Amino acid sequence: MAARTVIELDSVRKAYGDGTVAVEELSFAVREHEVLALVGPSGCGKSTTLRMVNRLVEPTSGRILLNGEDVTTADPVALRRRIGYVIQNVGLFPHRTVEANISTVPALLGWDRKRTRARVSELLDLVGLPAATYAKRYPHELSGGERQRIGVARALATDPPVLLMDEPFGAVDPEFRRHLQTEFAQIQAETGTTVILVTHDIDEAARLGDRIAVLSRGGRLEQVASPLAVLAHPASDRVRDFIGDGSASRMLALAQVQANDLESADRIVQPAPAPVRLGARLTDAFEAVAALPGSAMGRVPVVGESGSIFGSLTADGILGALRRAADAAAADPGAAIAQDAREDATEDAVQDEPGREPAV
Ligand SMILES: Nc1ncnc2c1ncn2[C@@H]1O[C@H](COP(=O)(O)OP(=O)(O)OP(=O)(O)O)[C@@H](O)[C@H]1O
Repeated sequence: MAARTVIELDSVRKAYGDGTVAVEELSFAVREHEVLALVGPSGCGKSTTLRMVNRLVEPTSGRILLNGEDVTTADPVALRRRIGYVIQNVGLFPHRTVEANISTVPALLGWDRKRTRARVSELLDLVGLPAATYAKRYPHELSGGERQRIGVARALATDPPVLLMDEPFGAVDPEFRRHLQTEFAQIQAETGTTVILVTHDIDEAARLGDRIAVLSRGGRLEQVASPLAVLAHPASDRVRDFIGDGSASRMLALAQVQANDLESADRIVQPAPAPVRLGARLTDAFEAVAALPGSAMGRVPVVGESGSIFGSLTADGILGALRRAADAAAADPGAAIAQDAREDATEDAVQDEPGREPAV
């Protein structure tokens, strides 16, 4: 059964007051529990698109549906309480502690102190910042990366079904960025939140996105598909230009060693080299093959979970695996834009807009 559509943009256009057309005839759907990475060059309308979903920007025409309900007719404040929003510079309230920042929306909803405190503690654990150390700190007493994590914790405080993230890891250095991305992927898998992630970084999109939507200037949708499909089969020259070099190594990181990529274990030269695991990323398999001594004749053993040998893999096998993965991604019907079943909104979670003092 096709996944339920949570957010749908239908022929959305945004022309700003000065005549700049930021988004033109944009249509795509986001499915429940997925991370849709919205990518494209600077100025192509990513932030505008995101901000139209929570009505920080009003579309000029077209419809945006959240669980089948037209957001342009919804009360913007109530809407923003149902949608988490994380931005690059986080927008934490500087004069409030971490605990008070995370409690902003629960307080607006009248949660009692015990429930709020328990939730704050749970969220701080989730983002790896223990309450005992961090709850009473102020934003200026945190590193940039820690502030970013508190921004994520705050956006998740009331478990909103939808999270909009605009370059959430943009302000941190590459190494820590990678760490935050891994952490975010774990949190998202745990919470199942439906996410639109804006990034100009194709690697971040490939790593975190279940699907990638590529925009070009003027907010035109060039392609929406799985990361492998976008990398292996860019739909246009604009997508190809945006991706740039390095598609093969990115694809190696996304695809995995499968049983049908293997040859017989009989051909492994003894003593057998260190094995690769079935299901390992092709990058790891490639590195293992590249590091083989000449005596191994370019062949690594492949083992299952239990350590038993399934077969052997060569550089040709890896290439075949890459082709197989690319073809499968291109043929995946799930790569098409979902237009199916819209169900009524049932969520009662709310989320306020970070960076603005709540109207109490
Ligand atoms: N308030 C505004 N008034 C007029 N033009 C605007 C306004 N906000 C954005 N724009 C223009 O709309 C276009 C899209 O901007 P937007 O911020 O959505 O792009 P983006 O893809 O998020 O860019 P970046 O990756 O650089 O953040 C740009 O040409 C920008 O100059």
